Amino acid sequence: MLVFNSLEEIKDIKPTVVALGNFDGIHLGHQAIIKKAVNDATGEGYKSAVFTFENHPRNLLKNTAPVKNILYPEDKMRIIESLGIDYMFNIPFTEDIMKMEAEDFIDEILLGKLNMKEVLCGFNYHFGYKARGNVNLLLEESMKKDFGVHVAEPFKVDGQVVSSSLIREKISEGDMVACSKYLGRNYAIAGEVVVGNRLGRKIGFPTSNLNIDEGMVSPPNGVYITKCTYNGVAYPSITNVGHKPTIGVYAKNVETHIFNFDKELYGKMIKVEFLEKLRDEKKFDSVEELSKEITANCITAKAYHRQHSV
Ligand SMILES: Cc1cc2nc3c(=O)[nH]c(=O)nc-3n(C[C@H](O)[C@H](O)[C@H](O)COP(=O)(O)O)c2cc1C
Ligand SMILES: Nc1ncnc2c1ncn2[C@@H]1O[C@H](COP(=O)(O)OP(=O)(O)O)[C@@H](O)[C@H]1O
Repeated sequence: MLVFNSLEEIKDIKPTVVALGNFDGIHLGHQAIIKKAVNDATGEGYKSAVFTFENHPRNLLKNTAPVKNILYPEDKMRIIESLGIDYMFNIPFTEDIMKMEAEDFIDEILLGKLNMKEVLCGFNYHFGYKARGNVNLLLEESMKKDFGVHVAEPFKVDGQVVSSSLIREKISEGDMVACSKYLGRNYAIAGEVVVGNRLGRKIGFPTSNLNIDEGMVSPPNGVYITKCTYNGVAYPSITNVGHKPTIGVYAKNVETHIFNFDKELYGKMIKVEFLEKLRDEKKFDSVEELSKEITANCITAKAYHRQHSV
């Protein structure tokens, strides 16, 4: 996949089928649009492309609460690439783009820069100054300018329309089962293992710690059944998300105890997939009590892993 990180970099683009959207989370609805772009492009002998903004457009508007992302940019890119996309346009959303009239966005960017022959987007996609551009405008312009338009209907799972905001809500509620259902994969946090308080090993449960980026959505404090991937191998695991109130005052982080595993992972990349929430995080009266509870949680998690053959 060829990645373009600014409008200026874009040149020598072969005719494209372009999927337009924010695509935060790349949930099942997004995947349907992206897969159709790949399919249509293959059928027509065109290149498939995703056009997305690097920063959430809503975060440039004043007086609105910042949108927290579900996926880190590198994870978003990796998933888009795995779906078979040829070109990824990951463009900063600037004042200039914000002020661009919808028709100019079509002429200058989609047709002018991206060599677009067909566009795919969701039924509620808006673009251009004051979000005046919509599906109707795309259809009108397509007649005059000779490009194809495919509008995706709302994608539903169990009668529920899947959306990034629904998934943000489910992550913040700790409803990991719903997240897996809507994402079509498990919700995950990946990163580099950082040094903690080195207490885990002492109490019999060494953990690999990841910092939490406050700009991202994160699950609520609590204990989760997880799967941890290191070096391409997935291990059954259990994870605490929170501040470890029993042992002190710490920033929220994600710490994972991998079952039947004994390796130093500081500085290594791991991915933690969240399968199910077991309980809320608690402040225990002693480390012994905490340790007893963790032992019980591990028994429950191991039974889950056996049952689900993780
Ligand atoms: C499965 C699991 C459950 C945990 N639950 C709690 C909890 O409810 N309350 C708490 O204060 N700490 C909890 N912890 C965090 C421990 O306090 C922490 O792992 C231990 O102090 C080691 O911290 P360190 O990795 O920074 O050395 C939990 C850890 C694990 C692995
Ligand atoms: N079973 C395991 N699960 C998770 N991490 C483990 C495991 N065994 C060893 N480790 C490694 O041991 C170290 C964690 O030990 P710990 O005493 O909990 O220190 P920390 O405070 O850094 O979490 C990390 O480097 C971690 O990668």
